[in-house]
Amino acid sequence: MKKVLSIAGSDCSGGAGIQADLKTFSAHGVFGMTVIASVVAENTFRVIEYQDIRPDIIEKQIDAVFEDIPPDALKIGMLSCKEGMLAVAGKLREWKPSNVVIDPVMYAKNGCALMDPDSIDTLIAEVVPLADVITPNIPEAEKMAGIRIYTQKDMRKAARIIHDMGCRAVLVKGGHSEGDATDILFDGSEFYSFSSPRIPTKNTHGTGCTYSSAIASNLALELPIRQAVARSKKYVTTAIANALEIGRGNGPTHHFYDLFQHGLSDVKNWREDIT
Ligand SMILES: Nc1ncnc2c1ncn2[C@@H]1O[C@H](COP(=O)(O)OP(=O)(O)OP(=O)(O)O)[C@@H](O)[C@H]1O
Ligand SMILES: Cc1ncc(COP(=O)(O)O)c(N)n1
Repeated sequence: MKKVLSIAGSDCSGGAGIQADLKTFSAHGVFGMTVIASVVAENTFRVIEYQDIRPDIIEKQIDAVFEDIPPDALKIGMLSCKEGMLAVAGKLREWKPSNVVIDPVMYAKNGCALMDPDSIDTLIAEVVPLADVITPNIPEAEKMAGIRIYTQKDMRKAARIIHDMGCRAVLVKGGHSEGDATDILFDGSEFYSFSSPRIPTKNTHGTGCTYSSAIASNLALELPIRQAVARSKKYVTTAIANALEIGRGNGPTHHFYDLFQHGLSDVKNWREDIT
């Protein structure tokens, strides 16, 4: 069985963070492991507070996983501060994992900050170069690239700027735009776009976590990056189409164990374009 690790924050309400990651791993039939970097008191409509795990405890969790069950892929989610970023980056340089997916989480869906804005330089210098795929949403891509994004042309421009920071591929997600939900992948030479019709729902808590965990699972299952993103886009679209009306805010995506048998054919007008 393939093994996949999530290094991220815990969402006690179960829709995002480590909890969404484990549900996604199970749905993909891979063995999920976790390194908790922060404990977040949050729900579908607000973040109350978070406490970061001490950097040496983050490092020891990473050692515990790697010395015993080396993962076939890993994803990094919420790292709120410089100290946590440096701890993770140092350990990854030591253990040299393959198939690293980084979701540079900066805000929760409800707008609450999950990353100290002063850490962005550390994110760019220390964490981004470790990524085989980095998956910023539009506001995150704007912050990292230092440009405003209004069009798909701007998404491509941001992808190029972020690629120059030293990662292998960049996936700028279009969940925060209007019209179709179109994501742009740049692998350093070609752009690929992955698009689905926008689903009219407020229940999108955990979409980014679900997507990056699906990509890590599919890389662990030995798909090349482009195919891993294509299969993961179908997974996240179906998980949004079936999102749960739970809680007072943005309800969570839904993970089916039999999604691949029964769910994916429900995604109408699926498109993948090479541009
Ligand atoms: N309403 C929607 N309908 C269809 N697809 C969507 C919708 N909202 C987001 N997506 C898709 O979900 C995926 C996650 O994108 P999004 O931009 O929402 O990530 P995110 O903001 O990082 O998520 P999160 O806030 O959970 O971290 C992308 O493939 C995006 O295109
Ligand atoms: C621990 C943790 N990690 C990531 C997110 C982002 O997900 P979303 O923007 O969907 O709330 C979150 N809310 N909580």
